[in-house]
Amino acid sequence: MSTDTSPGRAGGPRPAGGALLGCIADDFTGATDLANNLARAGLRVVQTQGVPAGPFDGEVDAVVVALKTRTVPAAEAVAQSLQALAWLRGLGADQVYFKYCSTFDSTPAGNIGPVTEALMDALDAPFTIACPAFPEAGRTVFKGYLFVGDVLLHESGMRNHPLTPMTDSNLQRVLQAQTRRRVGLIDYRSIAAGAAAVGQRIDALRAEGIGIAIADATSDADLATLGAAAAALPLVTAGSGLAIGLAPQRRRAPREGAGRPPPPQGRRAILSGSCSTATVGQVERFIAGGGAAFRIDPLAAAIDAGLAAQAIDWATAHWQDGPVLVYATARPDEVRAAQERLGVAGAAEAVERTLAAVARGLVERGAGQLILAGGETSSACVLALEVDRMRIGPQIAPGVPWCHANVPYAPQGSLHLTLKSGNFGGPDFFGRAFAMLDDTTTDAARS
Ligand SMILES: Nc1ncnc2c1ncn2[C@@H]1O[C@H](COP(=O)(O)OP(=O)(O)O)[C@@H](O)[C@H]1O
Ligand SMILES: O=C(O)[C@@H](O)C(=O)COP(=O)(O)O
Repeated sequence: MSTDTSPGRAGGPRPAGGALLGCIADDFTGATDLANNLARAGLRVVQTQGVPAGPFDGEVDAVVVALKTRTVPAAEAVAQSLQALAWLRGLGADQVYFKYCSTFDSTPAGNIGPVTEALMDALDAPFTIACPAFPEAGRTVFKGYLFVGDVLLHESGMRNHPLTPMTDSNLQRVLQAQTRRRVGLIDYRSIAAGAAAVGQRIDALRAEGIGIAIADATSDADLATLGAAAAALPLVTAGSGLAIGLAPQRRRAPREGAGRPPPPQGRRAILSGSCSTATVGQVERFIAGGGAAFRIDPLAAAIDAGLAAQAIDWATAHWQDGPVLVYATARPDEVRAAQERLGVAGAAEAVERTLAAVARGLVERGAGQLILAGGETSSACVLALEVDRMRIGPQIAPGVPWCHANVPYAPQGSLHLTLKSGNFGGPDFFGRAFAMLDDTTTDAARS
């Protein structure tokens, strides 16, 4: 799969075939997740970290702007999203895709509701859909209830999320608490009856004064129906799954084959601040397998400005033997203990600041292959790395691609990195991810 991120002439990316899908993602892992699904569905995608300062160019069908707005105050999330929207419209976006988490990560204060509302106002869009379903990754919506794997959202590990604990699986209720617009439902019966029936349902909901409708989807076929019905909406809001159904509606050029990432260079490191169930398992597996690991204690991170330097020295002393892991990942009781001492935001800030400094230090010292685990964590690290654009490479697991970025200050000038969402990837994700890069080298040597 390929995405074009080539910097170049003034004037911005040129929409292929005259239509541009403008995407705004509320965190960085979510952005690569969306870019990955759009690219797999055959669209040419550019991903930028925030609104770029300078011009760039490329034949593209979609631009994904990655923001770190999931847990900031709602007013700030709205302001940043509107700035991204203005930039995307300036590029010629004819449809906007607001990407949030497939587990609908938010609180009664936002930010899914306030950002959706602000985008609707700015686009003069009377109606939009909300659908976090991503069946390939186990996220399905039925009768407006979100399932994670075989359990309801509030029974999944998300109930213990450090920043956005999800304790209600009824998305109509969750979203209604965050917005003044009335929230309705497009349920599985309309979806099963096809795109025309969904269109009729949308008309009926609008006539009732509904502004936003949660949409059921339990399969990629449902997403295809929804994508067809939503093709003419100026705004859609969703997890990355809807891209699977929407992209075929927008594809103008023939599908491109998967691009091979350049051969990997530099040392291997994993930085993990995710405390989600899947990441906890991945970290435990890595350590149990004898992997070298350095734990960041949030309490130490909050008071010891030298902790990042200590972790960097430790990592560079160990990485000749294999990938090194620097992690704050912890089980819910440990997270709660840290939060009781530092506050929720205080613990998060201490960990994110430290891991971001470690990321920067390791790349400056020769890390060329980096796994970042956790949405907030990845966002903080990528900002510290000053990576402004990424090419999306092959998929490691659903929702998680390898990416490649130019990094002028890195000894090898560029970096392979993957931004792993907390609950994505199998237990051996770390080993599998690096093995894929080894395969790239082997393939390149063969050809
Ligand atoms: N041991 C810990 N105690 C408290 N908070 C932590 C701990 N480790 C990580 N965190 C914070 O928890 C949050 C995890 O969020 P994130 O990185 O988005 O992971 P995920 O993708 O799993 O949601 C981050 O803000 C991180 O700094
Ligand atoms: O939609 C998803 O699940 C992901 O793209 C995502 O946004 C996950 O967020 P984190 O779990 O915070 O990494």
